[in-house]
Amino acid sequence: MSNLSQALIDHLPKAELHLHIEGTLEPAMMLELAKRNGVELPYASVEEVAKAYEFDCLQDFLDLYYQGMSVLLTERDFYDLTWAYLVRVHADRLTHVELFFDPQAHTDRGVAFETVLAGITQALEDAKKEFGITSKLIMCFLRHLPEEEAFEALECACKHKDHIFGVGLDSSEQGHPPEKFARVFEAARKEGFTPVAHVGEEGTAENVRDALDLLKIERVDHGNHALDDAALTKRLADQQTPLTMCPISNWRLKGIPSLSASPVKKALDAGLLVTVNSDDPSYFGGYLNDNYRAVVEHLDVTEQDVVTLAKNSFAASFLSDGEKQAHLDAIDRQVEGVSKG
Ligand code: HPA
Ligand SMILES: [Zn+2]
Repeated sequence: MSNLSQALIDHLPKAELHLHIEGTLEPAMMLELAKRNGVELPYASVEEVAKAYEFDCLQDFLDLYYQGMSVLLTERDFYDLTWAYLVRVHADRLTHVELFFDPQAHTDRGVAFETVLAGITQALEDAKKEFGITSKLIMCFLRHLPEEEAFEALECACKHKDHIFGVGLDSSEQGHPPEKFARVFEAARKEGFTPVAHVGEEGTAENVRDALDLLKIERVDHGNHALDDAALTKRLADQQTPLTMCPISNWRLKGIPSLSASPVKKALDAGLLVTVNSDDPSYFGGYLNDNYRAVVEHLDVTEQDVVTLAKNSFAASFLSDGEKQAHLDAIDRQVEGVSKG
C-alpha cells in the first residue's frame, strides 16, 4: 500500500454506517462481563473464544453472536460495550456513527428494552461531549422471529423516538424474505422511522429489489448480490441509493472466497454510492480502518478511491445536507494536509 493511501486511511474523517453494537463485544470484555454477571460461557480464555470464531456462513456467526451477547444484562454493560467501541473508533478518526442494535435479542432474555437503550444512548451522549462524535441509532428487527414480535419491538421504539432514528432488518436472510416484514416497515415509516435492511448478503438481487419496493428502504445494508443484476445496479446508481458494504465480514462469513472478490471496487466503478464498514468487528477481526486497508490491499483501489469512500460515508449518512457538507469540507482540508505531508 502506498504511504499516501495509508495516511489517508489513518487521518481522513470517516463515518461508519453498518455496525452492530453487539458485534463489538471483544472476547476480553465478554469474559469480564460473564464473571461480573455470573453468566456461564463455554470458553475459559480469550484464546478459546478467538479459536471458536471460524465461520462457514452467516448462521454459524449468528449462533455465536447471540450466545456472546448473553453476558449483557445491565445498563452499565451496554454502556461499557458502546463506550469501548467509541473510544476504539475515535482513534480511527471516525467522526460520525450510525449504529444498529438488536433489542429482541435482549428482551427475549428478560433484559428490558429501556435498560439496553439507556446504556447505549448514555455512551453516545458522552462520546459527543468527549470526542465530538455524532451518532444515530437504528433498531433492527430480527428476521428469524415472527412479524408479531417485530411489532412489539416497534411499540417499544415508539416511546423513544428522541433516541431511535431508524429501523433495520438483520439476522438470517435465507428463508426470511423482505415481504415478511412489509407491514411492520409500513407502520414504522408511518411513525417516522427511516427504513434500512440487510439484503443481498446471502440472498439474491430479488431480495434487494423487494426491500426497495416493499419495505421502501433508503439504504441497502450489504447489497452485494444487487450487482448480479444489471438493471438493479443501474437503478441504484441512478437513484444514488447508498450501499453499506462490509468486506472483512463478507470474507469471514465465506460470502466471498477472498478479499480480492469483494464487490466494493465493482460498485465504485458502477457509480454506486458505496461505503465500507466493519459490521461486527470483534467477531470478524477488523474495525473500520482495517476494512479500508483490506480494500486497498486486495482490490485495485486508488488513493482517489480512498477519498471517495470517506466522502461517501458522509454522503450516504442520515445527517442533514448542511452537516454532510461540513464533514466533506473537513475531508478536503485533511486531504490537502496529508498530500503536503
Ligand atoms: O452481517 C449481518 N447480517 C445479518 N445479521 C447480522 N447481525 C449482526 N450482523 C449481521
Ligand atoms: Zn450487518
